[in-house]
Amino acid sequence: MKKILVAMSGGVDSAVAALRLKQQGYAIEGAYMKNWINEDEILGDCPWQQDIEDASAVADSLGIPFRVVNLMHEYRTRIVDYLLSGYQSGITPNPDVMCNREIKFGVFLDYALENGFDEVATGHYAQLREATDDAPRAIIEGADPNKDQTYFLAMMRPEQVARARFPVGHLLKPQLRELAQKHALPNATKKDSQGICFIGNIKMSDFLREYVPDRPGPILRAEDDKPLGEHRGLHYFTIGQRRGIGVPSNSDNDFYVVVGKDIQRNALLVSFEAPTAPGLYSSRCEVSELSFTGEAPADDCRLEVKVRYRDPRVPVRYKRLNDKTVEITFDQPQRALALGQIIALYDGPQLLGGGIYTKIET
Ligand SMILES: Nc1ncnc2c1ncn2[C@@H]1O[C@H](COP(=O)(O)OP(=O)(O)OP(=O)(O)O)[C@@H](O)[C@H]1O
Repeated sequence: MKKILVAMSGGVDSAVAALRLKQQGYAIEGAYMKNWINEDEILGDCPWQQDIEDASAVADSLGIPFRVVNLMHEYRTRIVDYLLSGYQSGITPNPDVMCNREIKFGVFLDYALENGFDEVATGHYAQLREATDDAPRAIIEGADPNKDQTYFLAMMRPEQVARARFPVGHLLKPQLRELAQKHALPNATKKDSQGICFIGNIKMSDFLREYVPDRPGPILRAEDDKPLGEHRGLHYFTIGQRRGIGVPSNSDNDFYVVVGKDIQRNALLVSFEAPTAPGLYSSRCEVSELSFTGEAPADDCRLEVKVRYRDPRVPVRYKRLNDKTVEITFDQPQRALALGQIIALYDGPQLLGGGIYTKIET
């Protein structure tokens, strides 16, 4: 019988993941991962204590052992440093994707294996297709199209996939809530969490305000460099952003949108939202730090991608340029791609892997 360590966040998804495994007769234990900021308490709000209590109460109600695993040091070096140095260099990092590879299925999985477990289970909305003679185990989109989280698993390695389990991926969220209620799980009606992976219910802008110094610079109109105002720091902005730029369009029908960042001039480039806005839409990009969940696709092929979480899959041509980099050509131009973000690769609903945008052409 397999021994499984369930990553329990205090949320309802991982609670039902534990419930399902228990019902299936596995030997399971629950664990909450504690990250660095939990101890800092810099941003005041401290939901983690409540989360630990909730996770622990769920474990009690299921009659399974529960522990708190302290990963503060690893989280700081593998996620927070990556996040802060990314923002400081003007790119848009993706801590949620990295957290899955480096922490949940990285150090936490290692911890589980060292402590006699065979697998780690999470409450991710993703499904697994078991290995056959011809193909390794594969990650398939979650059954609930509104909740599918495979995008966040795009950088997982095959050996991590082989030790992962997603017990709720075949459920729709309302079904999951019903199960939680039917079995009287103590957190059955708890609100879904939002915010940066692990850090809690904190908005990225508040987090950055605390850790990255402001660096004011000009806001320029992309077409002609006309100065329109001043920004507090490029790291507060993402390509495609319309809210919070602080420059009125003086027109009911036009909206300024961020179309680029000029790192050398520390300038935020904006333009009116339109398919022709310079830099807003791209038809080709280069992707590096590729990582595959199973076998790599052919060097030159057609496949599908998600350019960001919650976007639908779109068709592309995928072409390997060298050992490290592939070229992705979109059938239809895509809006607001950001350097540093993750592109996830798919063959239909099967997740193939992912990589980081290193060049975006418009
Ligand atoms: N602090 C944590 N400790 C243990 N496991 C965690 C923690 N944070 C996240 N996880 C695991 O990762 C999964 C996905 O995390 P995410 O932050 O996306 O939560 P979610 O989809 O809201 O799920 P949940 O309802 O379980 O919080 C969770 O279901 C849980 O298994």
